[in-house]
Amino acid sequence: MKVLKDILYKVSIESVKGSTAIELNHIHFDSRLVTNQDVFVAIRGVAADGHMFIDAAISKGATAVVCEDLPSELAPEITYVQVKDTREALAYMASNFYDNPSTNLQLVGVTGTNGKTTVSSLLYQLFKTLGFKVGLISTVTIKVNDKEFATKLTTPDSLTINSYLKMMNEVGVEFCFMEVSSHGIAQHRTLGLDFAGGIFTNLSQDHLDYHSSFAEYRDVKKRFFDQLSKDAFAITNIDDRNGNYMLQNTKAKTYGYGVKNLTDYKVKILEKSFSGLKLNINGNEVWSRFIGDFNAYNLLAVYAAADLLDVEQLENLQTLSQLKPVDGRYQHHISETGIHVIVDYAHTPDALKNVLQTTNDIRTRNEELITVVGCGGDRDKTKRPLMGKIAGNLSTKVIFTSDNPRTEDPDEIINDIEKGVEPQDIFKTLSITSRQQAIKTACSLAKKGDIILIAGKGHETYQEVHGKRSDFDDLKIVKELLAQFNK
Ligand SMILES: CC(=O)N[C@H]1[C@@H](OP(=O)(O)OP(=O)(O)OC[C@H]2O[C@@H](n3ccc(=O)[nH]c3=O)[C@H](O)[C@@H]2O)O[C@H](CO)[C@@H](O)[C@@H]1O[C@H](C)C(=O)N[C@@H](C)C(=O)N[C@H](CCC(=O)O)C(=O)O
Ligand SMILES: Nc1ncnc2c1ncn2[C@@H]1O[C@H](COP(=O)(O)OP(=O)(O)OP(=O)(O)O)[C@@H](O)[C@H]1O
Ligand SMILES: N[C@H](CCC[C@H](N)C(=O)O)C(=O)O
Ligand SMILES: [Mg+2]
Repeated sequence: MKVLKDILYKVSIESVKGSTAIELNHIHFDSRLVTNQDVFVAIRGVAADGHMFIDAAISKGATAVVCEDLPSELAPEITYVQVKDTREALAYMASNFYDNPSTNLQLVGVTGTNGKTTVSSLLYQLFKTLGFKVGLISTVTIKVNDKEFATKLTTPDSLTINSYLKMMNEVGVEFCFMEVSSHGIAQHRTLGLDFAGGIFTNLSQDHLDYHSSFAEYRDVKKRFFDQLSKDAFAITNIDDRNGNYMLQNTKAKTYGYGVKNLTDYKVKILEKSFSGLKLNINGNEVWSRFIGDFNAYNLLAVYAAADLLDVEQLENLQTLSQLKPVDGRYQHHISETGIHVIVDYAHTPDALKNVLQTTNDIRTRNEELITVVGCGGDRDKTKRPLMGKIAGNLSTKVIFTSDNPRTEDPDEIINDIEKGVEPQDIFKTLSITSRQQAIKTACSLAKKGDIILIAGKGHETYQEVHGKRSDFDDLKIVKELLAQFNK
């Protein structure tokens, strides 16, 4: 049991009705989860307003309510705490409730449009290989050292984050690497966490359905660095247009990494092929199994963070060369007859451009690059024609198909994508609504040496069509189909 007064530490309170010296079981921001002696935090969301559910929470047993607006009628036995911003309050309350678990380990946050999962997962792998107890909070999975948990969001809500950090404390985890999404920052999911460091990967267009403009999206990302303490480190990709901007107002110690510009951590790409990259990092040669120039940036960010977390240079480089690719991130498979398949999570214009350019860099002229791609529904619509244009420009054949249409009409999404295809590329493209059929067509078209790139869903094991999720795994399906075709 915790006392309400204690979990309100650091929360800026506007008014209190009732006693804060009461004991509480748990904190909830969803009335449906409330049970006896809980505190309910009313959050104004996109789809609903938590204030509408205050009565429901009380009838389920809440004895305290944290809200922005007091209800017109107050129940005499309930404590009401009025705050300016309930999401902000929730973040501090969550840390206090779980005894500030982020202060008992070294927490590193990774933000940027692309590369967060890759960089945080590789840091997890690197520190595990070095023998540490490690935590990971990512799009793909949450890990409390060796124990794995399913996750739905890239950056979970503040209560969930703190509950996992607490579990990490309990088993002696020393380092935790987590993805920090722009939604996460905007909704204060990571507020109040004690970050030992922050990493910026890159910034390009995404989520313009949620953020009102690119500048707002950029400034939300920057806020993560503004909030770091002076004891933390902040590492930025200085080749990115917004790399320096991100660190402009941070109190943290700042470092740069890059390929093109001279800075603290520097990488040169010496060789690239389907078997990996040969790199020179700060004067030392290192081989890695990763494919693609963008992975040189990811590996360098990992190296820099490990260096700043005091990993010795030789150990750092040796372990870097042992790291294995992350599920669904430029995952390469070669069929019995020599057809290359790449399953990749590229779901933004920039990511798609990168994977296509990378693939074109490696492929020889007479091999086809057959791209299968779609765009998610209920998400940024402006990225659709851009992805259509890029796919058309940089592939030899393209099959537009469905990603996760969610509640949207799959054919309308494909229509939006097609609109971006440039006239000279139209002859390369066709559209097949069923993703399974689209992959099948790619397999039937491919011959020895050709490359099938299946973009957008990476590690996902489901597809959401008309609001319903069913099993779907790009890699599993393409392998089965190639086997059926005896290819
Ligand atoms: C757009 C968005 O970010 N939505 C998140 C947001 O939901 P919301 O603001 O819409 O909440 P709401 O449904 O309007 O409800 C408002 C409040 O009323 C409460 N409620 C509602 C119903 C009820 O009966 N009782 C009740 O108390 C809800 O629990 C909530 O507290 O707050 C919820 C709780 O924290 C999140 O679960 C939810 O994530 C949804 C599921 C989501 O899909 N988010 C995606 C877009 C997201 O956050 N993605 C990012 C970025 C990924 C990337 O960078 O690629 C991520 O970090 O995963
Ligand atoms: N450093 C990078 N720069 C540009 N593109 C990248 C980079 N790293 C990965 N990508 C591309 O972006 C895709 C997504 O990578 P990753 O999952 O690591 O990013 P993310 O930031 O975690 O994405 P999300 O926002 O969906 O969680 C990859 O499959 C690859 O196509
Ligand atoms: N975190 C991203 C993932 C997109 C993945 C893509 N497969 C889709 O479903 O749109 C989002 O929720 O926008
Ligand atoms: Mg991710």
